[in-house]
Amino acid sequence: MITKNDKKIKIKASYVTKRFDLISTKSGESRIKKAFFPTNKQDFWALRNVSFELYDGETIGIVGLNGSGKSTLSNIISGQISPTTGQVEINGDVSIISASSGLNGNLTGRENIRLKGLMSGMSKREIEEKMEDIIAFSELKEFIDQRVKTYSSGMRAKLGFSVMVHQDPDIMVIDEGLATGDQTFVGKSQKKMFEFREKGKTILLVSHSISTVRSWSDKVLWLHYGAVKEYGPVDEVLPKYEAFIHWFNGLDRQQQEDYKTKVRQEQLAYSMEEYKKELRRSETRETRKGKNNLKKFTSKAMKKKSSLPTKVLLFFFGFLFIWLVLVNTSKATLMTSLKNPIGFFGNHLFQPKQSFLERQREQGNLPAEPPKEDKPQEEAVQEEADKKPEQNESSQNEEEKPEESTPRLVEYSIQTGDTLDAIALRFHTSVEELIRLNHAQDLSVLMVGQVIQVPENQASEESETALTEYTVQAGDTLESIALQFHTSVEELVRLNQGQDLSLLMANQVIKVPGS
Ligand SMILES: Nc1ncnc2c1ncn2[C@@H]1O[C@H](COP(=O)(O)OP(=O)(O)OP(=O)(O)O)[C@@H](O)[C@H]1O
Repeated sequence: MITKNDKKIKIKASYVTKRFDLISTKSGESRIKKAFFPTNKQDFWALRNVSFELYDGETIGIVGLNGSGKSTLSNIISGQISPTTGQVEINGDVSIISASSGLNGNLTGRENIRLKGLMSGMSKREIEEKMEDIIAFSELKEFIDQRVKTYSSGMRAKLGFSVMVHQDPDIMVIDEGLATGDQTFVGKSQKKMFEFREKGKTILLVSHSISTVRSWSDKVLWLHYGAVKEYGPVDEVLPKYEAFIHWFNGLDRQQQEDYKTKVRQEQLAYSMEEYKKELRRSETRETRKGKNNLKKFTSKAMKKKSSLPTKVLLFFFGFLFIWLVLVNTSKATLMTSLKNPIGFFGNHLFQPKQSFLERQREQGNLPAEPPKEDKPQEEAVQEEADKKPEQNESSQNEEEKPEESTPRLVEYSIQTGDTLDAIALRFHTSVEELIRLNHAQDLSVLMVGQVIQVPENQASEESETALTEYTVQAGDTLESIALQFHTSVEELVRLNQGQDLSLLMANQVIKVPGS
């Protein structure tokens, strides 16, 4: 909890900015064109480096000309929008009453009471218990079951204020919400607000009325085109603001417009560079934690929202990068991955993490992996000792076996329909042997065109294997033919690539191995 001289800080705004995009497009342009090619897109700084602290039980009046950022700040404090940079620390629940926001126009007054109550954490029972009091305070009577969009701004303010006072939040933000009610309601609301102040609630009051601000506020924050012009006790700041308003109102219309254009230009010229300079100047006043925060704010400030075309480009390059990484790690070629992109991504993105080799080891088709070289020797020895006795025996037997001679190898390019079993059969070897010979490759997914090593002697034998023709008999199945010719179904399919063997016809002539 932030405290200062035993008083609790309720709101601490530090170096807050709010940037909006001003997009001006030529009329008549299509929406797609506007999204991709917004002409004259400009940053607009509705708030520029705003800082202030507000303590328990204080009321702050926020004043400034139209467009100076008062509502933007109250919306940030009530959590309706987030700041672009800087931070707002809040200790307690916040409720906002605003003439322009916070109520749903399509719901009735009663439904809005329920909605706002639920949103502020009240239970349904609590809301129903308070319902009649809220309606009575609002003076809306027979209008309470009408849709809020049919209400006048004064009626909306009455409803919003009634809900808020019955929610009893710690911090109340009132954005022009009181000035719009009629005189009796304003009097009643003011009385209620004074009661809240007495109870130690913190109140932010956005108002154009100098007299309201004077009678209510302890402090005044004067915002001038997004920046803090003055902040301090009401007696110090309000006379200065009053003098400014007096001066401004004394200008003729053209002079007022010229003045507004000038300050607006200053606001438009504000930039992150300017913000960073201001933070650098503030650094000396900050604690170590504060200095770290300043660094965070500046780095966040550098992150600009990317436009739609930039997002599309980023997505494209990201996708391309992932593709190339997968091609590189899978040993497939770019061409093979392009030929069947869906299969390629399906196989590589959605395959279980376990590799084919691991699966084969787990199923007992391959011997257990030898202990890794980088493992400490004692650890490896201990692991070996922990294994089942049979396993030890078998590994002992394996050790005793003379080293297998490595056959001479030739390269084989994977064909459509090839499986590991079919290749093993074709080259008179085993799946395990193929895996061993190609240990650097992941054979879990075979890609057409992928080159693997096969035993040469077997390969040459294979190439010499004579094929004969066989006429399919009634009742023949692929399995029975494979059995008859000591081969496999896969091999038959491969040998008869031009034919569809899914449906065998009597008298169909197919190729089979052997003489
Ligand atoms: N969503 C938005 N996009 C672009 N600009 C915005 C947006 N919201 C507010 N602004 C601009 O930010 C500036 C500050 O607006 P804000 O409503 O906070 O001022 P204000 O001091 O409350 O004004 P008023 O006294 O008229 O209520 C204005 O120039 C406004 O046009």
